[in-house]
Amino acid sequence: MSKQTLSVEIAPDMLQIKSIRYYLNKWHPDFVSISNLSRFSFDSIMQCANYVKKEINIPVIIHITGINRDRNEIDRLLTHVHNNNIHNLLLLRGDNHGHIKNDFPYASELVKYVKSKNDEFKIMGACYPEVHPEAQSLVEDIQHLKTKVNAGCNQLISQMFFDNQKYYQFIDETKKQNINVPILAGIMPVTEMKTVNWLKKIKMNIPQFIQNNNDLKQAGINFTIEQINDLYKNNVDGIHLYTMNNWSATDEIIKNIKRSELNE
Ligand SMILES: NC(=O)C1=CN([C@@H]2O[C@H](COP(=O)(O)OP(=O)(O)OC[C@H]3O[C@@H](n4cnc5c(N)ncnc54)[C@H](O)[C@@H]3O)[C@@H](O)[C@H]2O)C=CC1
Ligand SMILES: Nc1nc(=O)c2c([nH]1)NC[C@@H]1CN(c3ccc(C(=O)N[C@@H](CCC(=O)O)C(=O)O)cc3)CN21
Repeated sequence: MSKQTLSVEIAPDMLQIKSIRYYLNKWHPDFVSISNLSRFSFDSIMQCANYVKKEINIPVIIHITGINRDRNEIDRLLTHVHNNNIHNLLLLRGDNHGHIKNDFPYASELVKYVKSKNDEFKIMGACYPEVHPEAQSLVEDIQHLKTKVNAGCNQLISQMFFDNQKYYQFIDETKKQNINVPILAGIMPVTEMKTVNWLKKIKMNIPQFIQNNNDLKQAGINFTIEQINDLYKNNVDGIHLYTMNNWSATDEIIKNIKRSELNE
């Protein structure tokens, strides 16, 4: 028996290093993933990753996107990451910010390339319970997911979603297609209007409770606690929280969620 996991995603803002240290020590998640938002340099990602790994003693995963890089750039990054003893990577296609290169149009090609360069990397990929906005259907999206897993993903982290029933349908469909790697449910607490606007920008469904809510922070925290507890009760492999460095909201959520042993 193993316990359901809890992992968190943070932005590598070194100005917040005291909060990073305090809350990660308090929560002690199974691992921390460090997002590669365009406003942070790769150096700050590496600095944050090294700090979490060496000073706080929690495994780290860093994100690498392929859409904006060619093979030479990926080679340089992999050398750098390897020299820093980081072997866990979330390989993504990435958002289109207008600086597109042609070597890695899909995450699966990046996974294949990285595996061919160094088989030691432990690779995670993304998946979409509410279906990727560019995919024609759940079935088509899951076929592409299978290609990506076969290329060498050890684990998947889902895009955020707000309807657990869609997540359970998605998990059923992955099982039918023989996708057998662990899948972590990616959860984003929506406690601020700027997050709502960001979700609209990337064409995500907006959860119902947002409509006309005059205390979005507390409503968002409560919604997330209920969502996570329902997922844990329904035997998800793990929860991956997109914290966006909202420390106090995440802290209240983590205090109120209950994990259990997994039946294997
Ligand atoms: N934790 C994180 O930072 C996460 C980030 N994301 C973001 O999601 C976006 C997409 O990234 P990925 O999931 O890595 O992309 P992906 O390359 O796996 O898939 C993107 C789209 O392309 C389609 N596709 C894949 N292979 C195909 C093929 N061979 N032919 C035709 N269509 C194909 C997929 O069905 C999907 O609609 C990025 O913006 C990424 O940054 C998503 C989830 C988590
Ligand atoms: N399409 C896509 N792109 C991503 O970068 C992405 C996903 N999906 N899904 C999962 C996580 C969530 N990510 C996020 C999302 C927002 C912030 C964030 O800090 N947002 C700003 C507001 C948005 C803005 O103004 O740019 C914030 O201060 O909350 C951080 C990480 C990164 N990841």
